[in-house]
Amino acid sequence: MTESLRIALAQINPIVGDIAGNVALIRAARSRAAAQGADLVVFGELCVCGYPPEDLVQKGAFLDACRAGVDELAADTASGPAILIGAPWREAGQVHNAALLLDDGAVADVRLKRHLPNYGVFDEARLFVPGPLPRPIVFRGVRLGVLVCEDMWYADVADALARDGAEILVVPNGSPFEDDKPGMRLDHAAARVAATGLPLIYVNQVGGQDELVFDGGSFVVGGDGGLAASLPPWRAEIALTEWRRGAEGWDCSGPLAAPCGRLESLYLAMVVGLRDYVTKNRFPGIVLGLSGGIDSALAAAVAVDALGADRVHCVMMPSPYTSVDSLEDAAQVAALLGTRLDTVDIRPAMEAFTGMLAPLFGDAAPDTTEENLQSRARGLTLMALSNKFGPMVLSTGNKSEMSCGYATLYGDMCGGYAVLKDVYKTTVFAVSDWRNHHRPQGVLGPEGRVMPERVLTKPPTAELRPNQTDQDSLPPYEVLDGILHCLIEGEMSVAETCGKGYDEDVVRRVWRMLDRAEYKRRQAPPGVKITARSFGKERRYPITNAFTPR
Ligand SMILES: Nc1ncnc2c1ncn2[C@@H]1O[C@H](COP(=O)(O)OP(=O)(O)OC[C@H]2O[C@@H]([n+]3cccc(C(=O)O)c3)[C@H](O)[C@@H]2O)[C@@H](O)[C@H]1O
Ligand SMILES: Nc1ncnc2c1ncn2[C@@H]1O[C@H](COP(=O)(O)OP(=O)(O)OP(=O)(O)O)[C@@H](O)[C@H]1O
Ligand SMILES: NC(=O)CC[C@H](N)C(=O)O
Repeated sequence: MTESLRIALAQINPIVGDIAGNVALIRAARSRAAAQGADLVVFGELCVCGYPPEDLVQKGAFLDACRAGVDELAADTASGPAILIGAPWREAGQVHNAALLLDDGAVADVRLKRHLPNYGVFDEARLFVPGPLPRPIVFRGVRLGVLVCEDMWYADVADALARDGAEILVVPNGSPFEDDKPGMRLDHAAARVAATGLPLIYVNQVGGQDELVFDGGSFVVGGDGGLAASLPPWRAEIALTEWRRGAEGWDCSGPLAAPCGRLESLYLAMVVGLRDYVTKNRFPGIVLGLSGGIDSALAAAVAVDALGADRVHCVMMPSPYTSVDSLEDAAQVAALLGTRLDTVDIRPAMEAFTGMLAPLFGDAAPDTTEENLQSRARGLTLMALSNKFGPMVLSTGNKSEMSCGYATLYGDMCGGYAVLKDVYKTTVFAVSDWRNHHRPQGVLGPEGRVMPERVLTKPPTAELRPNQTDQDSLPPYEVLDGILHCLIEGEMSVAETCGKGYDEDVVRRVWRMLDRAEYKRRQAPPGVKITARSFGKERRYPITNAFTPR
């Protein structure tokens, strides 16, 4: 009887569609685990093709390439450790999301995901066919109960595996980050362990993929419910765990990583999401408008932490309404971060456009049209720099603004990626203050302050007309964000939102702004998902929408 096992948890950062690159990453991780004496290396869900592959799995050529990658990896296992890995799998003309045991030079066993998530950001029911309740896989005499990600979020799969004699539960995951998600995963894992009495290995991928970011945070929960091993979040890592058969089942020992606080996780989600979007899409760097305000200051800090100061180009674009404070604050942010800062005056563009349009505008009074011309002149300038030198334009709008449509189409909304898109303004303040006092491990930016204190304390303003502040058009951000949270993440009615202590007229006004701005959000750049309900795939409201709440 097998009395001990060494199981490595491989938390790696695959690239969706880069099957050859992912096979190379998997091989490198397996070699490292082999050097530590591993018997088995566990990888994440659909790791061979990267998660989520979306409609790529509808292409036969893609499935063929995945199969070829699996066969190469299987051939490697003629000697050394076995691999448990996720890949799309064709069987009887149907496509499944599968976990494969590669051992002795072959695909030794296959288990099919049973619960296909089809809510929030997930579309798996459209892409895969569910498998039957699985039976354990026998590996070197040990019965492993394999569940694929969502299978762990329900009781039935783990219960069936336990009834069938499973000794250790193993879960490959593609579990995207959101605020509070690590705790939710641990709770589900603990519930499966409590119900079955079996220890559970949870392996998640790390890295950014379009709007999703994966925090890793892989772990082992022992049969007694205690945390037996954990990997650091937000970075690729391989850790070896040692397993011994005891009187009460299998005992595990392994490394325990320091936990990550909430604001640190929110900040690192932005850093990793932006870093991987820029590097996986092969941009040399980013360019952004630095206004002296908090949004562009935080976006610049995240970009420097993600890419390094030499890949971040800041541009101050003053208009006649730009204050001396803004000029000073932008200069100081760039100096603290060590980035290049150029100044491009947009007055000539404003004058050219007002002159060009004067015959058509006649004596029409100035309004937001002229404000938007400024924002568009800035967007046009940044896009020209992107076209000429190749950096991606970083969009700086936050979730409060995107909710209310407080941004200019083809103006400050232009860009390739919106790093604050799912971060409410009140959280922008909290995270900025946090970064001013902490430098997380592994980032490329400086120690100490990244923005002057005044950026955090002055009233937010778009500076598109004299003495303008955001609060002329919007409720105070504490109120606005509280209401938006009720309406978006909470999906509450007007009455329920008012029940949280908000004024009914303000709630109705925010509801209207939120509905009316849907057309803008459909044209907005993608941005990293941070909350439980991000814009995009996760919140599908009609643009043409005549529903009025009672
Ligand atoms: N349902 C619909 N489907 C498709 N298109 C629709 C539409 N409704 C309006 N439109 C179009 O959209 C246009 C209006 O949108 P847009 O041109 O963007 O302009 P608009 O939303 O009217 O104005 C922009 C607002 O954002 C504020 N802003 C701008 C820049 C930065 C900041 C900041 O603080 O960060 C704030 C600014 O003060 C102003 O209140 C209309 O003229 C129309 O062409
Ligand atoms: N004077 C400026 N120079 C450079 N970029 C600017 C300038 N004004 C606005 N922008 C760009 O347009 C975005 C929209 O900012 P705006 O100042 O209108 O309001 P905001 O949402 O409060 O942003 P911020 O807090 O960054 O000022 C800014 O984040 C910045 O990228
Ligand atoms: N890939 C999946 O099955 C993910 C779904 C799961 N509930 C999670 O986010 O962790």
